[in-house]
Amino acid sequence: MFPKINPTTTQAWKNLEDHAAQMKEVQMKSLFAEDAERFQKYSHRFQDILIDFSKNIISEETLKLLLALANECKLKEAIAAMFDGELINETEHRSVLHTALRNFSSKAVYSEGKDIMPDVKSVQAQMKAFCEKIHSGQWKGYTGKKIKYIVNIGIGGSDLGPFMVTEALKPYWVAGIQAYFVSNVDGTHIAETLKKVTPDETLFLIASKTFTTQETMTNAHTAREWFLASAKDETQIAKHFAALSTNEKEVVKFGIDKANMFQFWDWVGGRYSLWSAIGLSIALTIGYDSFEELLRGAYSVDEHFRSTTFEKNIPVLMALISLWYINFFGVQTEAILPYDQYLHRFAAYFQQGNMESNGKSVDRNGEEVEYATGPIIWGEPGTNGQHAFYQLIHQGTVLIPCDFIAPAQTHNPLGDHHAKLLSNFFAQTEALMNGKTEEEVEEELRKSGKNPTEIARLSPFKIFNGNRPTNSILVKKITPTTLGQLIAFYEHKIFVQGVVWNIFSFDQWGVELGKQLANTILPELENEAKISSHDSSTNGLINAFKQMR
Ligand SMILES: O=P(O)(O)OC[C@H]1O[C@@H](O)[C@H](O)[C@@H](O)[C@@H]1O
Repeated sequence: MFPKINPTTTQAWKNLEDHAAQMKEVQMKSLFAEDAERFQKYSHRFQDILIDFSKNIISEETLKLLLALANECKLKEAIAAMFDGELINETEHRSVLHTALRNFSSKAVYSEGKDIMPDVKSVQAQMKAFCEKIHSGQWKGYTGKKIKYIVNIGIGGSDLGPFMVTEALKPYWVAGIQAYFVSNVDGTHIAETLKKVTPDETLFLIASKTFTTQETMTNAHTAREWFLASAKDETQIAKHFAALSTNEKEVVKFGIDKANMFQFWDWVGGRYSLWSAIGLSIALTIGYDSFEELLRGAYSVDEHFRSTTFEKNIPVLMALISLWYINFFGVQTEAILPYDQYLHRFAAYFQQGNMESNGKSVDRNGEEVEYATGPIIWGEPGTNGQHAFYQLIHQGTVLIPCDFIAPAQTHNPLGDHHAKLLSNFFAQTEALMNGKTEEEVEEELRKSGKNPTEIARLSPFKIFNGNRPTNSILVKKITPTTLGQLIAFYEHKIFVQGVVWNIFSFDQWGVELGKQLANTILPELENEAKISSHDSSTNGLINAFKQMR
């Protein structure tokens, strides 16, 4: 196991603190003015993806020190430990091997002494055969019709990844298939979905690693009742329900045929599970071959991550540059801004990926951390965000490093839409970096005919300080391959940060307390009795709810 190092005790951390004091005085635009090669030096190409880090408040010295920090924190050893199946998820005593799900080498991968690749390949073969049956129409519903609707019932990692990917890859959808995703325990979600589908043409995928998650089980039972209200025959459930899970016992208990169970394993974290059987909704929606391309894309990044020197290692650089702001500039939040409507769930997906992984305040030694860890992640597709929250990114009091992502080629070449979209993409990062000086503002106001009093009054509001960092990620086209690559970049970024912060990125104890309390409260809502067992606010709210309902 790699050592558990408090990053603040490293020499590199101390050097970075000193260096940050100097860099806080530096203007990015001066860095560009001083170095005509800056773009070439700080941008990296990975197949059809270009990542430009040059619009960051970093110098060669910054990168040197950040890389030294990674080395002092034993990142190399940590990467090897993950890929080698060591039990790096210590609090759950598990390996972290989502990379095995996209391992296209012929090499074995071991977890707790067992080569897991035969099981991985066998479930993939099962998924492929199932997709073929559904798509060819060989698989028939209870009235003899072919399956037209896929309804994935899952939440968190069993929803966000498949939903994000199927939306991102809409141009690849198999003709005749329509996918829906139900996650929320709010009955509205399933009710509205069931209005759009027919019982004899729908396949429900009950996606749950544990198969005990309240929301998913509640929705699954509702779907089952809805289905039986039409089919009126429990033996027909086998034609319309499949389970994606690690928990065979619970799947069988629910009444799903073992033959319709697609298995995955404890060493796949929920938020890293789209590559596993949880991806069945993806494979059914875009076809198994496209699903495999997605996996292959991620595999190519895994190889890059494992073998490329840190100086040129894209996820390592993404992680370290982000960490630079979080730990040395006091940054608390990052935005992910895809200029691609199909990627409209990308930020939401990595909200879970990042915040559930690195939203921790206890280190791997069980000590409270004395430095910042995971940032708040959020974002919306461009240009919608521009007309909503970019005001704060440009002129607010908080520094928000942003990732701008755009495809060079669109799937929908309509008139000049794409040129307009991309002109905004380029303009935003330029504006965030350069800002607008007082002189420029005054000159502009003069030209627009304002008098000196008006100029003096208005100019403070129109100044942009600039120097706001961005990464630009330009992708030739969003395809299964490039999407797989993008996702893997972000996954490994999260891993690198977790290593440097010396936290366990693959558990999620922080989601348990609320679930426990909800289980206590649920029976209290079953009758009209006045509740007094909580604090006065919780009691007051529950009692008011009972009166209002
Ligand atoms: O797949 P399951 O077991 O139903 O879990 C769904 C989600 O449940 C949440 O409680 C976890 O925080 C997530 O990580 C997980 O993805």
